[in-house]
Amino acid sequence: TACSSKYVLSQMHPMWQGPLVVPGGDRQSPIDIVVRKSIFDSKLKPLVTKYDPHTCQQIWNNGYSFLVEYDDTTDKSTLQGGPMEDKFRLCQFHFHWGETNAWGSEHTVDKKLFPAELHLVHWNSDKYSLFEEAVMEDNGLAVIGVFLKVGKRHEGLQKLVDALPAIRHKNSVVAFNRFDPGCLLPTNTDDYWTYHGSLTTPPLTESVTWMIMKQHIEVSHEQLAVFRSLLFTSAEEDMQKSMVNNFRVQQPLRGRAVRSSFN
Ligand SMILES: Clc1ccc(Cc2nnn[n-]2)cc1
Ligand SMILES: [Zn+2]
Repeated sequence: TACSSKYVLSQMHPMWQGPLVVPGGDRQSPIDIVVRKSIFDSKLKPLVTKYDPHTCQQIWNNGYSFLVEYDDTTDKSTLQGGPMEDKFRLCQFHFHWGETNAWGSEHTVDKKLFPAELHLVHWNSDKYSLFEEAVMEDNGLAVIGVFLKVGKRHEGLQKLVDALPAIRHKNSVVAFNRFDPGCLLPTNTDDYWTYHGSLTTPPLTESVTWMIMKQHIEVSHEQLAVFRSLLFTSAEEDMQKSMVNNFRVQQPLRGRAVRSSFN
C-alpha cells in the first residue's frame, strides 16, 4: 500500500540520525517523556482500535525496519478515540530496536530506554483520501507507540518472527496474511501519553499525533535476536550490515505539552 512504498526511506546512513534540518522543526519526534511534567487531561478518551486481521497483506524489509502492511483502501482496520476527533486507518506497523537490550526505543520515559519500540501508523481517513496527502497535514497521522521489554516469549509475535528470515535483505518482501496487530497491544490501552510530533525518518513531516502506551509488552531475548538478524543491506551489496540501532536521536520539546490520559 502507499503508506510505505511511497516513503521508502532514503539511502541515508543506516544509523540515520540526520543533521537534516526540517522546515519549521518545532515539533519533531522522538522525545523524552518527563512524567512529572506531563499534564493529566480528563477529556482524553480510551483508544478504540478495530483491526481486521484479513487486511494484513505483506511484510517487507525497507532497509530501515521491517514493515507489516495493511490494505488501507477501506475503513476495515481503524483507530479512533484518544485525543482524536477523526477516524484513522491502519496502514502499517514496524519496530525500532538496538544492538543490545540496553537501548533501542525512540521515545524514553524519564530518560529510561527500552530495548525496542513498536509503531502502529494510521492516517486520517475522515479528512484525506490517501496516506500521501495525510502525511503532509498536521492532523494527518496517528501513531501508537508501545515499548518492548525482554521477558517471556510473546506468542502472537512469533508468527511475525518466523517470517523474518525470508526478508533478511533490504527490499525483500513476503506475503503475510491474517495477522491481528491488536495482539501486540498491551492489555491496558487506556493509559497513555499523547503529544504532537513528527515521523522519525524522512520525510520527518510534522503530521503525527503520538500516543505512547504506559504499559509495555514483553518479548523474549530470542525473538529480539531474530530482529537483529535482519540486514540493512540488499542481497547485491557485498558489505552486509546488521539491522540494529534503527532509532532517531531525541528531539527538543520546544515548549510542547505532553498530556496523560491517567493520573
Ligand atoms: Cl510512512 C512512514 C515513514 C517513516 C516512518 C518511521 C517512523 N516515523 N515515526 N515513527 N516511525 C514510518 C512510516
Ligand atoms: Zn517508527
